[in-house]
Amino acid sequence: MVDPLLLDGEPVAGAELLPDGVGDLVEGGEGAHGWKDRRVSTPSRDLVRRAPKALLHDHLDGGLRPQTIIELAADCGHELPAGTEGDAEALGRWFAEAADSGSLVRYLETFDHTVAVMQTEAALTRVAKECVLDLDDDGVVYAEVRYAPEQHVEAGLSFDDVVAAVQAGFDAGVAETGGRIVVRQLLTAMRHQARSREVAELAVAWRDRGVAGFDIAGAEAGFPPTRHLDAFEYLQRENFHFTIHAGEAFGLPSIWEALQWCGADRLGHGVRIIDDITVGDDGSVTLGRLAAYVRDKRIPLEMCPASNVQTGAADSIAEHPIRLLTELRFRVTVNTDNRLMSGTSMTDEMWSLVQAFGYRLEDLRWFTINAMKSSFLPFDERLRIIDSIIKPGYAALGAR
Ligand SMILES: O=c1[nH]cnc2c1ncn2[C@H]1C[C@H](O)[C@@H](CO)O1
Ligand SMILES: [Zn+2]
Repeated sequence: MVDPLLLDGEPVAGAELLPDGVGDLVEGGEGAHGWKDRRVSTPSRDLVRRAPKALLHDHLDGGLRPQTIIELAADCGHELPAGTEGDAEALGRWFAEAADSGSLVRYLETFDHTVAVMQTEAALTRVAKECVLDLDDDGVVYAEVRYAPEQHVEAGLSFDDVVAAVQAGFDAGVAETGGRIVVRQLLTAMRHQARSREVAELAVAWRDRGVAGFDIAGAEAGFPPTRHLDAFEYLQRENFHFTIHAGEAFGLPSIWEALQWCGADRLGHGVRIIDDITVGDDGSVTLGRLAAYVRDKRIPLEMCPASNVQTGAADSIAEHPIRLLTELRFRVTVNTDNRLMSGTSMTDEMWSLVQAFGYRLEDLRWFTINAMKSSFLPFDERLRIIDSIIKPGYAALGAR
């Protein structure tokens, strides 16, 4: 039988599973998607942590443990911000506060301190391994983790050395979990630099050794994705996958270029697609041409709510466009972006949505299956994780 959750029409969480009228005997409310559910309450934070989660947008250099930064900084002689020396808690707070500026450009300045301590093979391998262990501990079963190789060659490593060192860390981390988590690399090119073609070729060269895709990141305004058209055209000729940070600090033109000029498979953030959606006083919703295209084509949105609030792309979680986009059944996924800078985790991101919007376990499963469907893994591997890990995992926690 065809599984309704895998159809491209993407029935809303629980829609088939609990028709109106079922479960009327127990108190409850209306689910996040408007479906009636009178038996399931919102999950606790612990339940959210135990639920299987899939993560498509997480930066390796945005997720270091503060204590690791302190140790690596001591090894390489990097000076950390005044007042944080030797104090992991203070350093963690410094990142969260410095990143909480309301500006993407200032947010990105905090990466100077993480990138600086990730310039040797040993440091990259350690950070990559700890990343896997932290994600596993957070209940993540599938992750695509990105970073920009061009930022890790200051001490003389080659691009290949960098990718190999990160892969060694991922392999070691996965082995330590007993294979409970699947992790792939995405290689990022910095949009203000001019190395995207090289990085794209690097990603393709590593496609069967742990690299699943390509990305561009960095300050968005003034650096449109079409600057890197050569890299994207190369990737398309290679039948490779890529996502583009777009529609975060800049609006619709950036999203339009990413999709219609560059051919992105997914949008990093894409939150400003909301600018092409009009909600009338009577609650009626009108999609502009671009928003309709994004929804019709099931373009995955890698949404990162906490990061968006920090960079000013959204005013608060409660006002985050993820709510409307979810109601309108865009292909929404939930992500961390930078766990260190946002002091967040997949559990925290999902938990904040549960608190703000009353989402249920079924909604979290919907986000998770959306993410798995949108991953850059081969189709059969995506299906295996959905069928043998995500669905049974949610069922075991009581989702229907
Ligand atoms: O949310 C983001 N938007 C644009 N660029 C970002 C974001 N988060 C991290 N980056 C940058 C800073 C990192 O050094 C780089 C590679 O991971 O990507
Ligand atoms: Zn990002």
